[in-house]
Amino acid sequence: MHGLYAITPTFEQCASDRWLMAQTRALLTGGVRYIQLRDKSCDQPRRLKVAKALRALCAEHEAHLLINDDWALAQASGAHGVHLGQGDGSPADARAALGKHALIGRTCHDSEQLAADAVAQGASYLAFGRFYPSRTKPHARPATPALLTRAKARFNPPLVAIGGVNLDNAEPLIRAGADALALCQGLYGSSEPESVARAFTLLFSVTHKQDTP
Ligand SMILES: Cc1ncc(COP(=O)(O)OP(=O)(O)O)c(N)n1
Ligand SMILES: Cc1ncsc1CCOP(=O)(O)O
Repeated sequence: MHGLYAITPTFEQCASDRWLMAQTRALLTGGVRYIQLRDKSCDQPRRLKVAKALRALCAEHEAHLLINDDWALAQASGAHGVHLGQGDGSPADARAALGKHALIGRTCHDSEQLAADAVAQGASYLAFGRFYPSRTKPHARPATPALLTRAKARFNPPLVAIGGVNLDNAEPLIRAGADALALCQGLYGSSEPESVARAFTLLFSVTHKQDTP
């Protein structure tokens, strides 16, 4: 897993489902590799409908759909995986339900211990952050790029950095060891989503090239 990872705004923050699909299509065209449906509503029929539509859109772009919190919705919609916070059940249970190829992400906040637990439970990637103040999740625990560097040396699964990331502050996270960057506001909040996604793709490749001896 590597590259750009887009997190949808919640349904109440979306202008409409049509807007969500158009914005997601533009992001995928610009090179986003992973989409996470992050909605906190209890509107199960709408959640399933949107998840299936996003799944179809991802298939057109050979991208992956993950569902936040809810592996049952991932299963029902045919998504590629699930992202689990610390209160969302165990990665091992999600793995048993979704199978060995599923992408199962785990929130590790600022903690190597949580990351070690996630690895032991079979997580596919480790998510750290927030790295910068986030309007999407203002009370998320802060983490520093040095944690990414330590985690890179210690753990095998890819590392995802999240929280307040934008084009101006992303480079230190890539240099510190982030394999993927997860953004909500920086991508879905843009009026030029395709161009922003392309600029991130370029940033990844330039930064990796500069770091290769
Ligand atoms: C890629 C990624 N990393 C972290 C989170 C945060 O997940 P969680 O701790 O479950 O918090 P909520 O997103 O549910 O508010 C994430 N969603 N995605
Ligand atoms: C879900 C989540 N978890 C930690 S920060 C965050 C929000 C990410 O959104 P943004 O990129 O808008 O800060």
